[in-house]
Amino acid sequence: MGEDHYSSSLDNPMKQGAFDLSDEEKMKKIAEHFEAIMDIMGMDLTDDSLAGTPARVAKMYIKEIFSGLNPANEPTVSLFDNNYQYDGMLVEKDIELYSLCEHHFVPIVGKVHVAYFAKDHVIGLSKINRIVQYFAKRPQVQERMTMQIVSKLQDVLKTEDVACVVDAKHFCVCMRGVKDSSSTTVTSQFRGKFAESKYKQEFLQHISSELKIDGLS
Ligand SMILES: Nc1nc2c(ncn2[C@@H]2O[C@H](COP(=O)(O)OP(=O)(O)OP(=O)(O)O)[C@@H](O)[C@H]2O)c(=O)[nH]1
Ligand SMILES: [Zn+2]
Repeated sequence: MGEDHYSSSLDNPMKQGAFDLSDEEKMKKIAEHFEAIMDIMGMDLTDDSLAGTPARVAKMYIKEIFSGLNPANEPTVSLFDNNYQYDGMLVEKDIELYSLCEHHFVPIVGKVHVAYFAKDHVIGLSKINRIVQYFAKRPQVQERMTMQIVSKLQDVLKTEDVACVVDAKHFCVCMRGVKDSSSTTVTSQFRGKFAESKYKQEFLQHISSELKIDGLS
């Protein structure tokens, strides 16, 4: 595993030449198309409150909620020598998740819980959140995002011993369609040592108050 585990098959499907346009060119085109959508829906784009919406949406897509599609926005990760040879589990739990589902472009909101065993290096804590945010800021499916987070951490930390649980509400399930506002979706990966029951249990114990399920152990 290690480096080659973070393979391109985990990447979001992108077309050839996806990065040929600059952010500014992309925003200009998105604003034009979004204006057309609003116009088709009969909205009055001369209205003071609506006039800036196409440009606002375009900026939000490229610079904020879909900025993770651009590899240039991948966070730099600070690693530190594990001089103290810390060999316990590190759990970063309750990481806020805001993503969008790639089927409907409506929010996925939830929590991400990550754990790893350090080898030679430890990672700056905030970088775990930044890695989660980077992959969340794409049109996503939860399964792929979970795999991307785990594989990236394995790659960066040069260890197989990484686990991740994502517990999220999909607005395409709750605010439309089947309109089930109580269900949440849980995805998980237990790699390396985490496949062993005692480590999996320890991790799940740390997050059990956040996760209202017992079925993963
Ligand atoms: N596996 C998976 N499915 C997802 C995720 N996010 C949304 N979906 C599902 O993607 C599916 C898309 O199915 P379609 O039948 O093409 O879409 P739809 O007609 O809008 O379906 P309904 O949502 O049932 O109204 C839906 O069942 C969604 O619930 C995700 O992260 N993972
Ligand atoms: Zn959806």
